[in-house]
Amino acid sequence: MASNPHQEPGLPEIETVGASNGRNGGTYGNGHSEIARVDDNAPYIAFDKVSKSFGNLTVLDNVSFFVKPGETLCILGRSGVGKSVSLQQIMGFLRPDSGKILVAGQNICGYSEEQMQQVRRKVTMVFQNGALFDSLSVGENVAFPLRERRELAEDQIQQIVNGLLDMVGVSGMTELLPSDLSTGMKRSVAIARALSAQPDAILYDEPTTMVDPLIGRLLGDLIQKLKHQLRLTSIVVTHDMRFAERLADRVLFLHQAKAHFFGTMDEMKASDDEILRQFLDLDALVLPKA
Ligand SMILES: Nc1ncnc2c1ncn2[C@@H]1O[C@H](COP(=O)(O)OP(=O)(O)OP(=O)(O)O)[C@@H](O)[C@H]1O
Repeated sequence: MASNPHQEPGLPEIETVGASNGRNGGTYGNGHSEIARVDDNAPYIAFDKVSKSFGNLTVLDNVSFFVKPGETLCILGRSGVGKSVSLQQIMGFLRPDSGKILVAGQNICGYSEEQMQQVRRKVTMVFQNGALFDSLSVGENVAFPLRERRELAEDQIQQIVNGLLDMVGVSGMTELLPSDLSTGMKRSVAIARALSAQPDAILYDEPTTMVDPLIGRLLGDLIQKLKHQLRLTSIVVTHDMRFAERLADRVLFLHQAKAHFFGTMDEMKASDDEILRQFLDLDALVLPKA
């Protein structure tokens, strides 16, 4: 086990004390007032000794980590180490075999599908392929979560959609279909759609995969902007160390089913742990510093 300065996420407190994202209503509408706003410093999402296997394959073994409100956690590790499985468990698409997953102070393990739908209003996920509805225009895709709520008039919806598309840098593309867009644009639209659900937290699965470095940089800028303007809590699964260096308040490095390292990027880079050094040195070889 590498040095793990933040191994203990203070779970007794976060089980009982609700956490909010500390936002002041975001750019529009209210936040999620049903979440107790007791301690803004408590983790918004936490894993407490989570284990997950598929048959004989142990993917996660007693993994603990947390992300605090408004912070960005980057999950790093080699292919197949359980990064996406971690995100899918937060969304309730997969269930842990043991341990606890806390979202806004609530242990969501054992939640019904109906309860998970409530969680998914607070925590949304941006998939690699964007998961946009192919037959709907860009504008209709972004409007979808707003229309589902049945609370807003059409002109309000259009105003929000235009504002969100502008925010993610694809304004003027409202009428296009997803098939008209590049991979980077699809991801930006997917982020706009995720935002229209007014989440507290967004989970990003490999946001820079299959996009060129410039688009990767723009997506990084966007995630930063959302963090600073909306105080969104984020978890970003990435292979891209430079991306993680720009974004991460904390890093989780998964290795052989364990939380091999959990701490700040500076602590990770200063570590003399052999496994971490191999990962960082290999990255430096693949992506030489400019
Ligand atoms: N639903 C599932 N059923 C069975 N095995 C699964 C399932 N989901 C994931 N796995 C396995 O769990 C392991 C971890 O998968 P995961 O997708 O989390 O890896 P990852 O770290 O995100 O990798 P990559 O960086 O390549 O995306 C893999 O061996 C994968 O085949």
